[in-house]
Amino acid sequence: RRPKNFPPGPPILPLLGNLLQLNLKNPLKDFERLRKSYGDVYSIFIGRKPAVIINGMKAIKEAIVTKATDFAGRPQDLFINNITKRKGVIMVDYGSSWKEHRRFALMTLRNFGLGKNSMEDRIHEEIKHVIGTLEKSIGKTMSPQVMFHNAASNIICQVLFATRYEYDDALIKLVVGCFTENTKITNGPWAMLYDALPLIHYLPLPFRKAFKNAETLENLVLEFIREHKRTRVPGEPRDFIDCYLDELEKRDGNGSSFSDAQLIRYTLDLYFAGTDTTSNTLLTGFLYLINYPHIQERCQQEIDKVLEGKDRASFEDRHNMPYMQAVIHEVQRVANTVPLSVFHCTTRDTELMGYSIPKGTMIIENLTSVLNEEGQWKFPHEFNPENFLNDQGEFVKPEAFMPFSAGPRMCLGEGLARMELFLIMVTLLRKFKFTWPEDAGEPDFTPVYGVTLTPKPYHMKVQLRTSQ
Ligand code: HEM
Repeated sequence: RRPKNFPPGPPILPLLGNLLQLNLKNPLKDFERLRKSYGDVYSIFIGRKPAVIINGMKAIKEAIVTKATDFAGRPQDLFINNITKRKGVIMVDYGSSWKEHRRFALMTLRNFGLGKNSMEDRIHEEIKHVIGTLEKSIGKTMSPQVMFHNAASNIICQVLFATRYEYDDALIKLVVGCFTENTKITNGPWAMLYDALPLIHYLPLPFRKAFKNAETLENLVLEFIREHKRTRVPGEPRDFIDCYLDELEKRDGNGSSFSDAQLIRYTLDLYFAGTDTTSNTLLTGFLYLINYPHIQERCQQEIDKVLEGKDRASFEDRHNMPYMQAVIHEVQRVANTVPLSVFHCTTRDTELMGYSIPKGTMIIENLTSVLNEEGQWKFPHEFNPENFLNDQGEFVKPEAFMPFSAGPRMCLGEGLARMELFLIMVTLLRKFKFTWPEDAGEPDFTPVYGVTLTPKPYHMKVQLRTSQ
C-alpha cells in the first residue's frame, strides 16, 4: 500500500508490485504513459519496493536543486551495492565519505587541467590515435563503435593511471568484458530477484558471475596501486592514483574515510562512469552529423574560420564557435545518454510538489522527460541546433539542458566530458568529411536502452577534407 499522501500511481500487485505493467527491457515509454495518467510525480512498486518517478524540469529542479540534500542519497539495498561494497562514489550514500571523495576528485580533475601534460594534452594525444585509425579507412566505410569506446577509455586511463592501451589490448578487452557483463546482470531479472529474495543470495545462480567479475576488476586495480606505490615520488603525482596516495598519506591516522579499498572502487567508478557515457554521446553525434550533412558542413565552416593558422583546437576556442557549441549541446540533448540518471534516495522525510515522501524512498529522475519536454525547447522532437541559438546566432543554454543531471550529485566528470566532446568533434570534423554509406539503407536513430542509451551499430564513410 502507498503511504498517506504518497505520490499516486498504478494499482499494485502483491509481491510483484508494478513489474508486470513495465517493459523492463525499456521502461521509458511506460514512464511517459504513466506521467500522462498520474502527473509529473508518481510512484510505482518494483516488487515490494516503492520508487518515486520525477518528470519534467519543474519537479526535478524542486527535488534535486531546491531540496538538494533531501534527495541526494543513493539506495543502499540493491544488488549493485553489494557489487560495489558500498565504496567508491557513484553508489555511495550521502554522507561524509561521499562528500570527501567527491570534493577530492573534483579538485584533482581540475588540477589536471593546468600546466604541462594537462587534460587537453592528454585528450589531444588520444585524438592522434583516433586520426590514425580513421586515416586507415579513408575512402572506405568503417564502424566507429570500438574506436570511440577505446578513445574514451584511454582518456580516462590516462587520468587514472597515466597509461593508454592499444585498441586490441587483452587487458582492456578483459576490463570491458567484465563491465559489460556486470551492467547487463545489474539491469536484468537476476538482479531483481536478488533484491526481492534474500534467501537466494548464496545460491549458485547467474548473478554470482557479477561478483566474480567485480573481483577480477578489483584485483587488476590493486596491481596498479601496488605498482604505483613502488614507483611514486611523494608530492609529484603522475595521475589520479598518485594524487590519492599522497592524500592518503596526508590524512593517515586522522579517522579519514580514505583507504586502499576506497581507492580501488573509486578508480573503477571513474573508469565506468567515464567510458560508455562519452563514447555513446560521440557515436550519437556522428550518427546525426553524417545524416544531416548541411549541419556538418556549417560546423566545418566555423571550425575552419576560427582555427585558421592554428595547429590544434583548444577548449577555449569554444567561446568563438557558437554554432559548434550549439551542435554539441543538441547532440547531448538527443543522445539522452543517461536517460534515468543514477537512482537517488531521500535522506529524510520530505515533500515534493505537495506529496509526502518518507526517508529512504528510491527516487528515479527521468531526465528524458526534461530533454524533450514541450515548452522548454523550440524543437523538442527533432535534431536542430537552433534549440541552443538565439535570434542573433549566439549560443544559449536553456535551463532544461540537464544531461549531467543537477544538484549535489550532478555528474562529477562534466568538465572532462565536455572537453572531450569538443576537442574530439572539432578535430575530426576539421580533418575529415563523414558520410552515410550509399548502400546502408535508411538510418535508424532509435537507441538501444540500458544504463546508457547506445545507438544501434552503424558504419560511416570517411574522406579527407579537400580544404585541409
Ligand atoms: C557525456 C558524458 C557524460 C554524461 C552524459 C554523464 C551523466 C551523468 C549523470 C546523469 C550522472 C548522475 C547524476 C545524478 O545522480 O544526479 C552522472 C554521475 C557521475 N558521473 Fe557522469 N556523465 C558523463 C561523463 C562522465 C565522465 C567522463 C566521468 C569521469 C570522470 C563521469 C563521472 C561521474 C561520476 C563519478 C558520477 C557520480 C557522482 C556522484 O554520485 O556524486 N561522468 N553522470
